[in-house]
Amino acid sequence: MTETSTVLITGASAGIGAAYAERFARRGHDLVLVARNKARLEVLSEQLRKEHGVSVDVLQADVTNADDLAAVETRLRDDDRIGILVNNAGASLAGTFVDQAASDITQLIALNATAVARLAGAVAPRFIKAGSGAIINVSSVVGLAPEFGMSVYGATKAFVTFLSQGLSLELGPKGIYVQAVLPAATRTELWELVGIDVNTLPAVMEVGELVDAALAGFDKREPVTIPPLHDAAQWDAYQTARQAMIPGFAQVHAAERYRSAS
Ligand SMILES: NC(=O)C1=CN([C@@H]2O[C@H](COP(=O)(O)OP(=O)(O)OC[C@H]3O[C@@H](n4cnc5c(N)ncnc54)[C@H](OP(=O)(O)O)[C@@H]3O)[C@@H](O)[C@H]2O)C=CC1
Ligand SMILES: N[C@@H](C=O)C(=O)O
Repeated sequence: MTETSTVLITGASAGIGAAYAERFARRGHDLVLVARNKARLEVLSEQLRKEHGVSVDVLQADVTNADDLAAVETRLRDDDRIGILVNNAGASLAGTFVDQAASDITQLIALNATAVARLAGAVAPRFIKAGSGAIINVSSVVGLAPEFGMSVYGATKAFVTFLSQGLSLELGPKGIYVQAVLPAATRTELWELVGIDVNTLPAVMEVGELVDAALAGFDKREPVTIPPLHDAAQWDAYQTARQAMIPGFAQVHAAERYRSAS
């Protein structure tokens, strides 16, 4: 990864992905923009070329479609100019678990989890060979909070955060920076797509502020960036508590409280 590596962004036609595209263009990076809506990608790419003088390629793809996903993987494997992957494409799901159709659950996992792992997996070997590269995975605070009642969506985001932390440990020593970004409610079309009026939410961050904060975390090379979390010590304490359990997991016998009377 260099100061001017090309950045491939999934879900760049709207919301957080479009804001990443604008911010990276402003920093002078060439771009590859991926999403399903080609017309929107063309409008954005034309604007970014004009305003920032960068080169922008449009790659129309539905990352839940096997052939389209393979095409994005091929681009990530073969295009040596790409030094940063932003795994951002994602969606939410309306309703509670029992209301959600099996096909919608399958589709959400394909988009929010499978595509993220597949695209990271496609680019990682080339980054390892180069000894540099960055992967930004857009997760969510919902993945930390089953209490929010968004079980499948939250589970996909817990997957993304876990995957990012694991890849950071595995790939960090090989020169690759992996960042998980955990926004909370952010003003994008995602809410309308699941039938929620974003203006009814108690607190909503503007998308530009979210992405600027995420990039501040990127510049500091934070493994996990949580823009809405004001008290960073809370995340550190959470990690410390989790890590404190690890040495205790290797046991021959079950804990006292599980020993049956029989
Ligand atoms: N907004 C929020 O409150 C929060 C969002 N997030 C996460 O941020 C990420 C971006 O969401 P946000 O910007 O809010 O949502 P938007 O709905 O505004 O944008 C989603 C983007 O993903 C693309 N996309 C959706 N499905 C596919 C697909 N099958 N294949 C390729 N691209 C696809 C859309 O483009 P197109 O339709 O053209 O394909 C669009 O560019 C998501 O991962 C989301 O979970 C996390 C926390 C909070
Ligand atoms: N995308 C939002 C919920 O649907 C979030 O992650 O907060």
